[in-house]
Amino acid sequence: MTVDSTMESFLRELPKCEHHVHLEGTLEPELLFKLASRNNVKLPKGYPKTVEELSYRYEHFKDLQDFLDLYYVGMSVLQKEQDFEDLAWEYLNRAHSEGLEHVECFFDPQGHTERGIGMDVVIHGFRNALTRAEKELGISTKLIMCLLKHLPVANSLQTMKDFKPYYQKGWIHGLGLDSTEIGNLPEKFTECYKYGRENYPEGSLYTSHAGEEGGPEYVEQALKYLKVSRIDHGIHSVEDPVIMKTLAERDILLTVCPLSNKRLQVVDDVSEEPIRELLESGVPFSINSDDPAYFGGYILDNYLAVQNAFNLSVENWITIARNSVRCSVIDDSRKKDLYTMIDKCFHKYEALLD
Ligand SMILES: Nc1ncnc2[nH]cnc12
Ligand SMILES: [Zn+2]
Repeated sequence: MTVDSTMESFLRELPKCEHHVHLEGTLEPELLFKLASRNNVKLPKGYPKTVEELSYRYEHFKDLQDFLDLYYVGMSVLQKEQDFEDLAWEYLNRAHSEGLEHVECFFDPQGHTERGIGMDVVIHGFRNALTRAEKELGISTKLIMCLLKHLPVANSLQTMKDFKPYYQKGWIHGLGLDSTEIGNLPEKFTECYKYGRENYPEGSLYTSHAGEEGGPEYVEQALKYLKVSRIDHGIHSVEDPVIMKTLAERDILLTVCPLSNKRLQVVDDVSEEPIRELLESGVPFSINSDDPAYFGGYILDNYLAVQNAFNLSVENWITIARNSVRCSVIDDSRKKDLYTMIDKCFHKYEALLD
């Protein structure tokens, strides 16, 4: 099945919220090599040497760890404030052309501070791009800091203390947890989330990657120990009816990333994503790009891949779009505006796509 051109226009125009995109994962091979040369960064022996070689490598990940190994090396080309700004601006511009209206984006502070980059360099660079996108593109934006699961908890706790001033200034709006899942159960980070609740501003978002490669027990632990109000990925929740019931009752959003799951061999095909199960059980979810430069598609490509696999109705898509707005960290007046935009899109396309 392929998506027909009217459906494609509808999906392009549908106002979108992205809740799961790592800014470091938007580093396209072209920009990576450009920054490496601009900053005189010598990439390690064995690292692909050309855009073509790197793009080829991106198409052949064995699993999450295979991707992460390349991802952490890739981000070493980010050195100056301008580099972080250029990276985020390229993503925002591109996603805006695909109907992005609101984004809650991740960054990995330890991936930069561990190699000696100052916190201000990272935050100011990203913030410049985000505030510019708000002004020039009309996108609303939030920044979420992720802790790396593979590093010691003490390192994460220190990072949380170091970044507290940026939360207090209202420059960072939430806490997430990413990197290697298997072997790093969420319980390990209980103390970090407790620190956040006691020290970060009220209203901050708490989320965690869980149930990507790991089973439903990872999701269960994230809910129990980290008390998150959102789960990143979470597709393995469908294996446990009790967890599915909890997610629906508590209105916990799953930020699903179809092309990422395919590239990392979590699923063989997008048709294996639990889209119908989620719709039928009332578990809210959004569709996201994760690391679009690495996984072969930005937000619209992910919407199209889902449509291609599931042939959803316009009503299904309106449900997805409205849930994405409802579960976003934005005030009621912005939500109202986005609902109005979604309604308009629905009325434009409902007869055309009957
Ligand atoms: N898909 C993913 N899973 C875990 N950590 C990540 N960091 C960047 N992308 C990630
Ligand atoms: Zn992710």
